[in-house]
Amino acid sequence: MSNADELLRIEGIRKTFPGVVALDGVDFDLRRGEVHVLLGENGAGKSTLIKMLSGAHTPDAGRILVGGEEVRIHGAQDSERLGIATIYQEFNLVPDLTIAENIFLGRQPRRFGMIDRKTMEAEAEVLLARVGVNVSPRARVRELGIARLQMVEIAKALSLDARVLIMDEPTAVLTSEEVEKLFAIVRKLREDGVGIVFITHHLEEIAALGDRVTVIRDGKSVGQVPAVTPEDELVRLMVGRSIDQQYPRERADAGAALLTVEGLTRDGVFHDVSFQVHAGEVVGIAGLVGAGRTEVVRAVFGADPYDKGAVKVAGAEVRRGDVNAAMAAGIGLIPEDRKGQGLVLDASVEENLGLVTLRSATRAGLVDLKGQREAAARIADQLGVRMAGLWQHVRTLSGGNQQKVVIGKWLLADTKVLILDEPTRGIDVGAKVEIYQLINELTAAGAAVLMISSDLPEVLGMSDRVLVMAQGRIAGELAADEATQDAVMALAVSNPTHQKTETEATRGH
Ligand SMILES: Nc1ncnc2c1ncn2[C@@H]1O[C@H](COP(=O)(O)OP(=O)(O)OP(=O)(O)O)[C@@H](O)[C@H]1O
Repeated sequence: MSNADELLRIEGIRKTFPGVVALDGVDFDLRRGEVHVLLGENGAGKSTLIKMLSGAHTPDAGRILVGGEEVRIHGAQDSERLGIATIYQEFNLVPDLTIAENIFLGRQPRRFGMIDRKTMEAEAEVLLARVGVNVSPRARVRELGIARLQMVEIAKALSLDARVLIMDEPTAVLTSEEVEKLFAIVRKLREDGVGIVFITHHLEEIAALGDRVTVIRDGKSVGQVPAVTPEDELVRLMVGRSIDQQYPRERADAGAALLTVEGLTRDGVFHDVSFQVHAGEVVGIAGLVGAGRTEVVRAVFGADPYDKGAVKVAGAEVRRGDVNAAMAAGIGLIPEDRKGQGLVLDASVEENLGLVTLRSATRAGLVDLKGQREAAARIADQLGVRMAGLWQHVRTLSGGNQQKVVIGKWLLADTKVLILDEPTRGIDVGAKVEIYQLINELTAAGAAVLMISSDLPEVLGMSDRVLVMAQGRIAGELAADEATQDAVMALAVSNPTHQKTETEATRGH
């Protein structure tokens, strides 16, 4: 490599927040035409590091060099001027503006003092074609799905002629097909000489896309290795120990049916959904995005209404559309959208962990604060929540640690039927195993667990039985030993309106 290939260099960067050393001497460098993966546990400091480059934070110590020159990045404009574009998980787009307006926000081409829409839209169209998005530049951003929003962000970065593109967990919210599309575009950008910083918790993406990996642990860079490094070695670098078993499901004895869902129908959304989950059992629900999985479990939890059917816990019918009734019956839901539905961001870790238990405790007329604190401390420790203390506001936790708090909250609550919707999205590999172990403990204690996940290996690895949904219906059910990726996918793309014949046909193969 010649020096001319070096786009970016970071030396000994340090950053502290009250009570937390987020970065404690990180070194990193990025070359032209490479995908450099940043790998680390939840709270290791990945987001903080990239915020030094986007100008959202300034370092306390250390140096940043761009093209060999030391620079100071004090805000988004500095970053933009240096050719650095960052795509966060929460996109930075204005929903009510068009795609073209978003791409050229604040720097629209002008003609005779007026915004030149024609030129702007024509240029946007070229950029959209480069990222493979076939949609009008006049479409409003509000109308786009997540994958397309991401592509608009990339198009915007291209329009700024970014030489450094930073992507913070871009695949966390994408379907596998969308991931492939994203990879194709990232590879094309790499060929064009762009340097890409890529954060992911999906280890299999590293070899598929990456060139080099920098591993960060506790705010320090602990190693730089080629992307072809075996996964177990990456894990060892990242968590400081090896993980023998990625899916440590220990089957419990299945008891009586705890959750019974009968003919649940919400017109136009899901139809005639029936299944049971027994005490001690983990039932997975697989399916493509849009198959109606989240809608069904929200209805079971009382968060959404339904038109027909019944939900029963231990044989007793639960009032429909009533979350309090569902919770009183012992149903808990860890939602997919955890920030929106699962957390009070300006409350402490302890308060958030106590939210569910507090409710039952105060109903009895008494709050056991000491017990609550001890329980909170125990679960936070078990899940490895990285925080300055139980008093820390959840808003300032890393993304993955916020997830752990929501999950911990429900694990602390005394739920008979726990529903998890995408439980490990954004969670590092070490913490995933801890969550699986807690699921084992729950089922050993007689709880019933219903788990939605788009991560097929996770569904297959942790479920005793797998239900597959397609087009709002249950397309089929597979026992753990017959549930393979192929069998699940065949059902997921089937047309369950003709359920019997289709299911039998696909199973026969
Ligand atoms: N504004 C802030 N105030 C206090 N602490 C903060 C703030 N921002 C980040 N931190 C702390 O800095 C540490 C590093 O967080 P960071 O978000 O960089 O982790 P991460 O590696 O991106 O994790 P994840 O994989 O969970 O996204 C965490 O302990 C976090 O709580």
